[in-house]
Amino acid sequence: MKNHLLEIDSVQKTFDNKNILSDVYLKCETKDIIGLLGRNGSGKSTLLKIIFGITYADFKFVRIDGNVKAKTKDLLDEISYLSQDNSIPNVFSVKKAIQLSVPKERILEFCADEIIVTMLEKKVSHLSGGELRYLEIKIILNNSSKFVLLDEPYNGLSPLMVEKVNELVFENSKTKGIIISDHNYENVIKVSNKLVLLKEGKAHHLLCKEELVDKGYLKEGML
Ligand SMILES: Nc1ncnc2c1ncn2[C@@H]1O[C@H](COP(=O)(O)OP(=O)(O)OP(=O)(O)O)[C@@H](O)[C@H]1O
Repeated sequence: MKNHLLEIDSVQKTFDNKNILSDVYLKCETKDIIGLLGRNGSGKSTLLKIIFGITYADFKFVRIDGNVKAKTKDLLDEISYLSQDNSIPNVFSVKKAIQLSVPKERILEFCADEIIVTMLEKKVSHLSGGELRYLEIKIILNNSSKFVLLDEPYNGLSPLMVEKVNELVFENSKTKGIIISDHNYENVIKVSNKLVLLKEGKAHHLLCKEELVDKGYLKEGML
């Protein structure tokens, strides 16, 4: 299987004359699980939305395998994005949501999952917050895109569900590059193989998790 490379370069973003991102560079290859960390308001969601193309940047370059992708529509087949909000319409049954999102030949395998099995007869509107998050994550990781951006995937998940999500992320990283942003830093550190800290508009590419303390994101003893 061919490996792919996503590069985001020179990202500049201001909101109301305030610099949110300045000259951010990020690189994600197939098999990367990049943990994107940063304090509240540091610009993590903004950066993910800019990469996906749903928030305009004042300036940016997005390249996939060396080819510049100037238009959002050029990225639709290449990058998937899990937003902080529910993305599956509430009117659907779980089965319908799966049928509409998962290729036919993969539905059986998709539904064999011990957590998915328990929700198959339900409506999306009747799922708990954690069940819905799991379904969304599994659907997004199952599509054919080369890169996946996960914004706060652990939100509302119990510890066992977090473990299941980490298994999904790990399994899918064999064929995709994944960027994961969440305040559950312990799990981000656990699942990722690279760490990037957003601080004062800059992306810091960390060599080890201890730099999270050195750079003031965590306090001594929190690791
Ligand atoms: N549409 C907008 N208009 C004005 N300011 C915005 C807008 N979206 C985000 N911001 C500001 O940009 C900054 C970065 O926001 P962003 O949501 O990217 O941060 P974050 O790191 O994801 O934060 P959190 O961890 O709290 O979710 C914040 O100061 C926020 O108030």
